[in-house]
Amino acid sequence: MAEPQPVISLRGATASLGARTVLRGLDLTVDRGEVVALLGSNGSGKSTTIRTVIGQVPLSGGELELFGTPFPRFRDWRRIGYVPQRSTAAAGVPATVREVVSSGRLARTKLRPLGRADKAAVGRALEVVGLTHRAKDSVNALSGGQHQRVLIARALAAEPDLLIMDEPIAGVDLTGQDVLADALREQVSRGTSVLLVLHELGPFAPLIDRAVLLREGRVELVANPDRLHDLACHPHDTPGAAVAAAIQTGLSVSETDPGTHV
Ligand SMILES: Nc1ncnc2c1ncn2[C@@H]1O[C@H](COP(=O)(O)OP(=O)(O)OP(=O)(O)O)[C@@H](O)[C@H]1O
Repeated sequence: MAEPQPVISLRGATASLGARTVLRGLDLTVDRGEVVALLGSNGSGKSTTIRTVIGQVPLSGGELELFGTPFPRFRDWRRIGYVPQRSTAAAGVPATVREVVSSGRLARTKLRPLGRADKAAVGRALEVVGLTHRAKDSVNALSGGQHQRVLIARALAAEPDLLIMDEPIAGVDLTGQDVLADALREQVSRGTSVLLVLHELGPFAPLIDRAVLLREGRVELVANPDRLHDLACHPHDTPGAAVAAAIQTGLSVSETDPGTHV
């Protein structure tokens, strides 16, 4: 049987922000059911990569396919859930936690009132991020980490086939990180593919199939699960020490050890 198409296929991607070339020939594939972490130092191009995939930043060169469809022809956006880099769920608009999470169903309901399946999906999303008890509260009354959970629940409520998250655990305390890792595990067990930007693998480490380390808009290193495991367990085994540090911290290899060549 033929392998299913990758959910994301980015080949030779180049992209600029203003006058600055940010992606410089980047290749990235996420296969169906895979969890891929994008790592790299500040400014290495992680967010730009993600924003390219969701069409917020146009490619100046290279090719992008989503679910096997060339990007210009892709329309099936309801299959993709996106959690942007840390932002508030409220933006000054008074809305309850349930209302914001329910908005994640809009692409599916096409503005019709929520049906039973929609409400169940919203309830499940609230439950997996541990916010059921806050459902009726205004999002303005939440902490930053709780906002982050609301945004993740909103993406989960859409029951996406592909979940894209930019630093989902930034500013979330350790307990909250564990809750989110459990939420992700649950989602992955349902077959969802995931691309996420992380600065540290933290509690997500066991869920990651591949870690892709970016540097200056290119892929510097791809680590598979075995290598990730070895590097995490034996970070001082040379020659992987600098790479392990990079994977654990998200810094680029040259920053952790200028002498290391990968
Ligand atoms: N609007 C913009 N105009 C010009 N350059 C930009 C703009 N936004 C970002 N950049 C630059 O693009 C580069 C890549 O930024 P990007 O946000 O993709 O990095 P990142 O790896 O996600 O970083 P971080 O870890 O800090 O979130 C950086 O050098 C940044 O300064």
